[in-house]
Amino acid sequence: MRRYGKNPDEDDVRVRPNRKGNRPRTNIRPKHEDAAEGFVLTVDRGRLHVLVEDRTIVAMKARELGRKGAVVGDRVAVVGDLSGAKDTLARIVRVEGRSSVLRRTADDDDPYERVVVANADQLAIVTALADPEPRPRLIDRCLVAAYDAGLEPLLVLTKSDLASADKLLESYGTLGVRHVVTSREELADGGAAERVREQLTGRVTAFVGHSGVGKTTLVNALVERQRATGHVNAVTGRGRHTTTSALALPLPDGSGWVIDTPGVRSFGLNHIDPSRVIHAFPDLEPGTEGCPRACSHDEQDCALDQWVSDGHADPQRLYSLRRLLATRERREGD
Ligand SMILES: Nc1nc2c(ncn2[C@@H]2O[C@H](COP(=O)(O)OP(=O)(O)OP(=O)(O)O)[C@@H](O)[C@H]2O)c(=O)[nH]1
Ligand SMILES: [Zn+2]
Repeated sequence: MRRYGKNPDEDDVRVRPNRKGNRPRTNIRPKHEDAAEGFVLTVDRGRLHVLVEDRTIVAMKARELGRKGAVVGDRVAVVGDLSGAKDTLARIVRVEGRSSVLRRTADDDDPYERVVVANADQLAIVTALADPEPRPRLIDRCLVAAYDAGLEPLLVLTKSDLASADKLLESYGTLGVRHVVTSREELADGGAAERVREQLTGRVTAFVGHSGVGKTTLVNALVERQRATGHVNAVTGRGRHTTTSALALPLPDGSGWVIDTPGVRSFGLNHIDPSRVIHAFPDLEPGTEGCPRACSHDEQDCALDQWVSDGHADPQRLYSLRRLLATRERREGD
């Protein structure tokens, strides 16, 4: 399974808590050599809930971190009281390099870009096939955010007992996005959780979806076993309903992480860089070499039209890319 260790490019060494205290003491020890490694599970009113070995501890950011914050999914170094006992508070002294960052602006009028989840490698976009009606533009915007962040998208289409998935899947066919379709019946017999879990093994998957699509129902089914043993309740017991943070939940048998994010009404895309989105289209990317500087890829001189008419890529792919890039402009109802 994927390791969540630090970025191999970082030169700081892996450190372990020196509990026995039998290491020689010198004055030239690197700073915070005794720090333990932790994994941020959730953030609640400035307090970070961090998994250290098999304990959940509550920590705050050390002042020396400055403005740099830790978010759910971050690998961090923690010092202080690591017992996890009630009312103890540890300190986060370092945030390790991130392999990915999922950002959003709360909406397009929001000038602040927020990192929502660190180190995820997959984005599960949960959409109901009916009740509420699917919002293709919102799906497209989530796809753009995934491509921008370098996360592999996964479409999870719920409530197939209410409406067929055919039409929606048709419009995502050329994008080659993986998908899972679930129904009420399969939720009840465990089939839904099983098929979604197959797509999550060994990965850190952030789940997004707007209110009412059945995301909570699905996430509960996925992590059922942990909830039943109370392991996760220790983390979620506090402030789950007041927090606006994401929440990391382990899949059974350590087979990956589900990161549940609060319901999205919109997915602001102010921060998106088209060149990072195009990176997810390796068949089109080389064709942009002939583009004018800062090409929007939807203009007269865009070299992609020629690239496609020369037969280097499927015109449907260019159409899909342009459709996605166009969702960056906000419209009523986004
Ligand atoms: N018919 C049908 N209903 C479903 C299905 N999955 C979930 N629901 C229902 O849809 C409603 C919303 O489900 P939730 O899991 O609360 O949805 P959510 O996306 O978490 O929404 P918020 O809690 O508002 O963020 C509930 O009444 C569920 O019972 C499904 O596959 N089919
Ligand atoms: Zn172009």
